[in-house]
Amino acid sequence: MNHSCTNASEEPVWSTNGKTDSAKHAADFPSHCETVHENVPQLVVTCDSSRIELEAMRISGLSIGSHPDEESICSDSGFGGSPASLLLRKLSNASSSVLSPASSFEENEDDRSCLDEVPRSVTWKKPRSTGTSSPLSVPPKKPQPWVQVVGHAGSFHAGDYGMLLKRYTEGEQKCLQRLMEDSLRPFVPGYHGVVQRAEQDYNMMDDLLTHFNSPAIMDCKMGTRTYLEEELVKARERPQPRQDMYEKMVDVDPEAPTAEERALQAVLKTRYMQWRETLSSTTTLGFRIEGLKKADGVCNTNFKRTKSREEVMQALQDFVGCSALILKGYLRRMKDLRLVLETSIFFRTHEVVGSSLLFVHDSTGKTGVWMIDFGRTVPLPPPLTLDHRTPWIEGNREDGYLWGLDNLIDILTDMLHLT
Ligand SMILES: Nc1ncnc2c1ncn2[C@@H]1O[C@H](COP(=O)(O)OP(=O)(O)OP(=O)(O)O)[C@@H](O)[C@H]1O
Ligand SMILES: O=P(O)(O)O[C@@H]1[C@H](O)[C@H](O)[C@@H](OP(=O)(O)O)[C@H](OP(=O)(O)O)[C@H]1O
Repeated sequence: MNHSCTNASEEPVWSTNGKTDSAKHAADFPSHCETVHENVPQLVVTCDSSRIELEAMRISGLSIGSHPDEESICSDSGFGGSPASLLLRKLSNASSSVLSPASSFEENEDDRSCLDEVPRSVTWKKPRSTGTSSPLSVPPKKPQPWVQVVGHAGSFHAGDYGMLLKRYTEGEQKCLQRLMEDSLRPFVPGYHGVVQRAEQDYNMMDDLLTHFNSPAIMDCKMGTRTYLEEELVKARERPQPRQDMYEKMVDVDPEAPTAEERALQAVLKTRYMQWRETLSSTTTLGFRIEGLKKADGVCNTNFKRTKSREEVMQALQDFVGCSALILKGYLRRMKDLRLVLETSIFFRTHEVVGSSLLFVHDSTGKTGVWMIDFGRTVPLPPPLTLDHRTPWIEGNREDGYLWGLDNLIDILTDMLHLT
């Protein structure tokens, strides 16, 4: 018999806009431990905690190996409750850079985090718009620090109740909303609408780390192209050379800039992105490892030059630690994802650029893979659709996402044969 699912004393302060508000609904999960899905099987909560966990994992895509985690999702955890303080702590010696003037987020000094551990906080206010619920929102037994592997530092707040706040962009909100109605829903963090905190809007989504213990995490940026076609057009019409990107470029390869770029001491963002693509495995394999954190806490974001199949395989080997169990879990999930991607309406009708697959596993053998980061995912003008495998030529909008996933699956399959 599990404990009651209620935890009323720790409920955050919510003010709703009076509409049906699933952000509010999400906050109620710890009390009700119940969530309804239109497109995926419903999570039926009883007091049988093991059943709840397995059901939630089945729906949300967690796979478990031979050492099932005994932690109950629906438990009285004493979870959270700490005051809202966001402490970003740099945990690795990975290269960092000065914030570019052109960057979207001014408050960051270090724009590329290696890995931050963020204690949870409770006071979210003003859910503004509706989202939907997800089984991953049910809290775990004890609070786990949220860890950011790569991406813009300062864009995230980790919250209680298994929620993560990411600095709001309309484009990402639209994608997350559409994804909640798409067959891809089990492969993306559940989306719960917009909340405001210290005058800043955030998209609220499931924290995918919630149900792991000391997880190993890896971020792989998918696709053969990491900038949008529209950015290329803009760069031609209104070129805005960036000094910060020039500096990042010469840090890695002093010979990389052209004579003109050297004279300017600046490069266009699209040029920088293309250079990053060819330096890494993006162009040749259709994905690249952005960063990873192993279960022992070791963090590595030094993959800018990880390019060949062998180098990528070595890095993946280091991440999974030669565990056949973990490899099998990841492969199963990626093959499931591929099947769904091949039929998803959302995927067919969007250019998916700069999006990552987040791999998470822990020592219990639990694994999960989710699509994250839809900040650069845009709808295509109808009736255009993509197969995500055809090579890109400017104008066809292809992004190579599925080709990259094919390659990633092949590599992991080879690794499994070698174990
Ligand atoms: N839903 C989530 N659950 C847990 N961790 C997440 C989630 N979303 C993002 N993260 C963490 O934050 C990191 C950055 O995420 P994301 O790619 O969305 O940020 P970004 O700032 O938009 O990145 P980019 O620099 O590529 O634009 C990921 O590598 C992962 O560690
Ligand atoms: O990994 P690096 O070499 O540090 O380069 C960054 C990376 O390509 C990010 O994906 C990109 O953010 P977007 O995907 O949001 O464009 C960012 O652009 P930015 O500096 O304009 O934020 C780049 O600086």
